[in-house]
Amino acid sequence: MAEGGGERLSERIVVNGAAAESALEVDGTLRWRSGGGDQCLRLESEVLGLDVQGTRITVRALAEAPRSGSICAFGGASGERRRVRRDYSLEMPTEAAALRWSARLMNCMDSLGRPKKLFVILNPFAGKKSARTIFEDQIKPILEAGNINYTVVETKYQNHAQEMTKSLDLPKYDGIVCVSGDGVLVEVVNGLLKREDWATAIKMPLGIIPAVALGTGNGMAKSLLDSAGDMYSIANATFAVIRGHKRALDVATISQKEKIFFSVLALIWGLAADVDIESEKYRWLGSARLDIYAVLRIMNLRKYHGHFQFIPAPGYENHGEPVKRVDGFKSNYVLTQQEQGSDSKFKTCGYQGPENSLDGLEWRSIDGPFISIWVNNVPFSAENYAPAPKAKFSDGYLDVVILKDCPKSAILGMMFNMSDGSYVKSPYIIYLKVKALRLEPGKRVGHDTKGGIIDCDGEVLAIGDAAADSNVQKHFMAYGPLLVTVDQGLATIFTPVP
Ligand SMILES: Nc1ncnc2c1ncn2[C@@H]1O[C@H](COP(=O)(O)OP(=O)(O)OP(=O)(O)O)[C@@H](O)[C@H]1O
Repeated sequence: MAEGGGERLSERIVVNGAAAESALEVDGTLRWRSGGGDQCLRLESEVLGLDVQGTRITVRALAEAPRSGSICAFGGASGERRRVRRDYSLEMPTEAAALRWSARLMNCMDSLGRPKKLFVILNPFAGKKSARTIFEDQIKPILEAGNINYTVVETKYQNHAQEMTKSLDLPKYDGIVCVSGDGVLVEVVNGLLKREDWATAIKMPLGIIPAVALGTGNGMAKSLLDSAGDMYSIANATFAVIRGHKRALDVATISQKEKIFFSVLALIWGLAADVDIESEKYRWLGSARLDIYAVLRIMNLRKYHGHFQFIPAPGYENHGEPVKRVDGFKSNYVLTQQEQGSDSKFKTCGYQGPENSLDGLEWRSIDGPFISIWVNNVPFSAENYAPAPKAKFSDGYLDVVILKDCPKSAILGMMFNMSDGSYVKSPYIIYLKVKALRLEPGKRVGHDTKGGIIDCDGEVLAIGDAAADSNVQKHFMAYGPLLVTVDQGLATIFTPVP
């Protein structure tokens, strides 16, 4: 809470041209009564910054707009908080009064601990290549109204954000903000965790501002905004960064032999991955591409052989069958001396996965064929998709949604209940919270050569259909067993607050 000290101040002043009885509370809340009735501006949750010139104080705000009762496009729920950019001009009776009020407002602002200097990574190709325009027209004016000092750098190629983050002089900044889809945020997390000083680096607050208002990606921005009752908007996401509230965020480590990848959103295999990746060629359809391609895929439904093993969270111990041990996997993958010493390509530094051992914990298993397995760290995967409505940002568990046998008509029905996550009530859905999991993806049922796609945080991690994929060598992992563990609250992210 803001704290300006002293007594409540009151004056008869002129607010936006109208005479008003006004008061400035100790916490910086501004109240005034004029012809329009009683009004109020809360410094902590609505004010970006201020200017003082003589007897005039200009308060730059993102004021809360009345909550609409209507349903917004893409499931934007009624009653979500909207904000509008407005300036309030306070004409004080004397310069002494202006000094008293501005000192109070400044003290309150300083006590909020907001970030002062941000490193902004902008993906010019995000969404419909509109990130640059969105930054100039919508984000920059808010950052400047908030007196935020920032350095903005555009990504030039894939993994550029990861490279920049690996060598960034972190103490110079109070946060790293991605103006992008989810992909750049994931690169930043991977970059921080590959540094030698990863343990302190990963505590750097991260921000995500969607580069498109109605995009297909941006599950993290939607999850954060939704958790606070905020409407999914660029203004709200930008203000969440400026206000400087933070929350801890679980990080999942996906390991396969010597390879590790860090995820903060979701790992998917089967129907959802096929839809996400194969529909890329229909990007010109905008966000409708997912729904349209999903219908095509459901009508021509694929199933995959495979095995899924997991350590259940408390309360989920009754799912699946018990397994004695997990062969071929170290429960906590750490490179052995021999691997590190004998082959330089395995030489690595940085975070190697959670330290808490899984030894002795009971593994359970569910065997395929599967239609889809969806492992989630946060509730939303996109603005209008909530695959894991029970997911929490830092509970130390991953929410897994498994679909095995299911009539096509029931899957189509679930699509209508994706935006609020109520599809998980379907009797065909297995919903689990797990501490760790092992996925062994197999071939497509009825096809000896074709496998599926392992999609992690929107990118292809592995693909099991060599004939159809000329890039198969380029994928980071092989289409084979993966171990996924989770480190509770390892990362820190700027978040809106209710
Ligand atoms: N300048 C660039 N050129 C090519 N690829 C890039 C560039 N900048 C970032 N990328 C890559 O593009 C991928 C997608 O980035 P991002 O999520 O920001 O965009 P997006 O268009 O919103 O994607 P999606 O809708 O799939 O989430 C990331 O994995 C990133 O590595």
